[in-house]
Amino acid sequence: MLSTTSFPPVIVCVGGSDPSAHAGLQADIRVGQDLGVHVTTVVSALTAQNSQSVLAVYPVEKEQFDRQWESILADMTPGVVKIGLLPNAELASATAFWLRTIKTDYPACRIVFDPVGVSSTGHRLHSFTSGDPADSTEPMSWLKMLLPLVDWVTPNTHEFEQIVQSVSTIDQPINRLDLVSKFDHLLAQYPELRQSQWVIKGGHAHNEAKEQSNNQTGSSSRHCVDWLFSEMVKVDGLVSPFGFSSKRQENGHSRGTGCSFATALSSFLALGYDEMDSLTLTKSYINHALSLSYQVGKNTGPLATCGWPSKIQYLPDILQINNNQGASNEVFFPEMEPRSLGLYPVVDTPEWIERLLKAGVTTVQLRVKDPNSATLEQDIRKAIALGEHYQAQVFINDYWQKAIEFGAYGVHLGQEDLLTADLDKVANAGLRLGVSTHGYFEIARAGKVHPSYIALGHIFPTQTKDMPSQPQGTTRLQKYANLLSGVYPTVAIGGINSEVFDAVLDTGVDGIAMVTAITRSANPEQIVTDFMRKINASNASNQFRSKG
Ligand SMILES: Cc1ncc(COP(=O)(O)OP(=O)(O)O)c(N)n1
Ligand SMILES: Cc1ncsc1CCOP(=O)(O)O
Repeated sequence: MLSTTSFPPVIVCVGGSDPSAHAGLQADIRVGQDLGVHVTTVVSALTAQNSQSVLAVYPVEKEQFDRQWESILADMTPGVVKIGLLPNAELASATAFWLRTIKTDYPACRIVFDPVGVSSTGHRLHSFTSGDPADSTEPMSWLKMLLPLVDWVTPNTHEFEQIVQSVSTIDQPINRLDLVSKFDHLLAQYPELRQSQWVIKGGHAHNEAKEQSNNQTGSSSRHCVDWLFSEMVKVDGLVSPFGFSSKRQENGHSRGTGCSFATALSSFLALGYDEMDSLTLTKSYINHALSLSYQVGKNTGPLATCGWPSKIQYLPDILQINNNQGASNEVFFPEMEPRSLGLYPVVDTPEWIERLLKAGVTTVQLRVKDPNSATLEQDIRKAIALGEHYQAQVFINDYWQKAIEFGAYGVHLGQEDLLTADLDKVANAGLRLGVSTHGYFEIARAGKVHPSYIALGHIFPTQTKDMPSQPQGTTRLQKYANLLSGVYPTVAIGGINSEVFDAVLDTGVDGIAMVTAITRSANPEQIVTDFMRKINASNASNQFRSKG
């Protein structure tokens, strides 16, 4: 019986050896180790290259290739397979065989394909248009064989252009002004490609962007946008890509960026992050690694290692075509003193609010989930008045118009609400904004509206709400708290009770939101007093870190 998990997760990188260790398998090993996965390798070719040029590519014998696969699969459970350089049709075909085997034996294993065509020194490593790198006349078949077997494809715009021309009847050059329609066209011709996510990277679009000031890929000499095209993300029946946009990192050293990108993506997927979070983390990791890249030979140098993404300035901005954003541009909400969050009960009546404010709570939320409640308006009005009376921070969940009308301290909104609420109006009225997030992608998206705090959930299983996502646990919570430290106050929510309270507090979040641990307690006044005492003690000993 084949085991389905292992820790650290194993990724299999198929590609070429680069003796100068700028790119190829050497870069893959560096990135995987930096992110905490175990990198195994299947060498497809020995290359002779350095920072200046590719001198030679020597494909390995098929038997050598197969023996490497066999030795790994006889011993380990692959979490993700990353495919880089495939130097000829024979090894591409062998790869297809191994991918089919893996799909049968390890159905949870994901396949990431980085179609390496040309090294960033400008030297061709293999051709997409031929079975033989030297022959560009023979019609290409191995891409058609491989593409339906992979879950992710990560070409840059040039490679995307080559792929589209190789496998479809689109024979004119791809017009980068409409990647979307080209992608739809590709899917229409090859429905079997629908299950893959395509990340079309804008890093190489630099020079074209300089030439085309109105470039709709979004990449420019100052920004680099990677577009995710996925059948899963549709608006009005059309694939609607998400853009992951960052300031271009310009220190001139970027060898191995493509390999590193695909290996970072493979690592985050293998570590159990979902698609959007893995991509957000990948972009963040690459931005940071590029900012530290260095020269080691005579020409362009490689990316540095930089550890787990923990600097918010490297998170990408999230763009979406065809989406009505709830704000005209960037919005800014009033800042909050992080320590003022502390214990943060979330309750559904003004009676509860009064009871808790009397017990000494200073931040509370009114969360009424029935929009048809006959007393909704009255309850919101009462909750806000109680906040003024007790000098407390009362947030209103969802009903931002009423919150503005009655002068609430703040509103709390979920991710979907961000797309529909008039955030300019909320900000102009001077209300604070709290935003729910469930991972890195949503944190990146929330960052665009500069909220007063960011809520992180759900941390543990909860009975209060049906959650579509998995509980995050305190290990991830700690990572989010580190990432946001000093930039946004944080609030943890979901399944938090007396048993896990200390562990949550130790992650360094600024606020702890709870529903049932308080409302179903035999003695709510006592339990909030206990929780507040713990928070104060932690603040005093500086464990409950101030992010001010
Ligand atoms: C402090 C805090 N964090 C998260 C939530 C959840 O808000 P939302 O995602 O809008 O979901 P509902 O509360 O509307 O079910 C919250 N209310 N408070
Ligand atoms: C509203 C909400 N949002 C994420 S988890 C949650 C419910 C939290 O309730 P509890 O503290 O009872 O788990």
